Amino acid sequence: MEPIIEVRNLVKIFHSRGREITAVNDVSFDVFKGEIFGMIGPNGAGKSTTFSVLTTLLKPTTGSVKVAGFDVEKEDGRIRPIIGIVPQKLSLYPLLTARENLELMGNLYNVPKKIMEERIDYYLKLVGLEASADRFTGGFSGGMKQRLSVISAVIHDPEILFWDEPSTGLDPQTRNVIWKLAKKFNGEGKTLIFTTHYMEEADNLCDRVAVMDLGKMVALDDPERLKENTGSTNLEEVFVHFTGAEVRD
Ligand SMILES: Nc1ncnc2c1ncn2[C@@H]1O[C@H](COP(=O)(O)OP(=O)(O)OP(=O)(O)O)[C@@H](O)[C@H]1O
Repeated sequence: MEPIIEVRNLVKIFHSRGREITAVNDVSFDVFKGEIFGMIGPNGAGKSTTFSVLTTLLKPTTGSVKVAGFDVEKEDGRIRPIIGIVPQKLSLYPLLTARENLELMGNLYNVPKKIMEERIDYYLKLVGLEASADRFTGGFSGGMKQRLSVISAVIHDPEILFWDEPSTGLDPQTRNVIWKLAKKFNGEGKTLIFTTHYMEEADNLCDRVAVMDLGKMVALDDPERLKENTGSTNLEEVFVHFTGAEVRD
């Protein structure tokens, strides 16, 4: 299998109010082309920080990360056009309509106008937002915002989609739509990487799941093997096996 992401000895240290926080502590892994790769772990485990480095938003303190063969530090400009990001805190413009938000993203990525308009119509329909296309997104529900955010992240047809907590705070119907979208994009050949606090989501969607805890990657395998190797019946038990029962700050 061909790696599309190669992470080697990644360390990310933050300096905050005179304190050093090692958010990611010597993590190495590959993500293979075409897989759905999930990251789970308690609050503060380092998942979002790892994501931010992989998506070129933060620089590694030490270690190396390559995305599609490009170095995140030296070749970030080559990486950005081929990735799509759905951030944890959705970044839609409330005073723009759904269509205008999508056009803004399409223009940022230089998607040709005709292709962009076709994609916008197709995707708005796909996620059931065609009737709301010309409404300001400030009045959208959480589910509508999440659906719009994911289609705005794929408007430039990226090879890799990063999705930070796709279904946090969403109702079961919207979660179901999100899962179908993830499978659809993956079926079209996109590599998907997401973080989640829903073990069922990781189990249902992922080819492989990485467990992070206290900045370390403490396990990485397919969900079935993770369960087998830990004598667990579900990923919730796998999670507790690797990360314990203690509440994290
Ligand atoms: N910009 C920052 N400055 C200082 N510390 C930070 C910063 N970003 C993250 N951290 C710290 O780094 C550690 C890892 O945080 P991170 O957000 O990566 O964890 P996470 O696994 O994504 O958690 P969650 O599930 O709560 O989103 C935490 O201790 C967090 O407080």
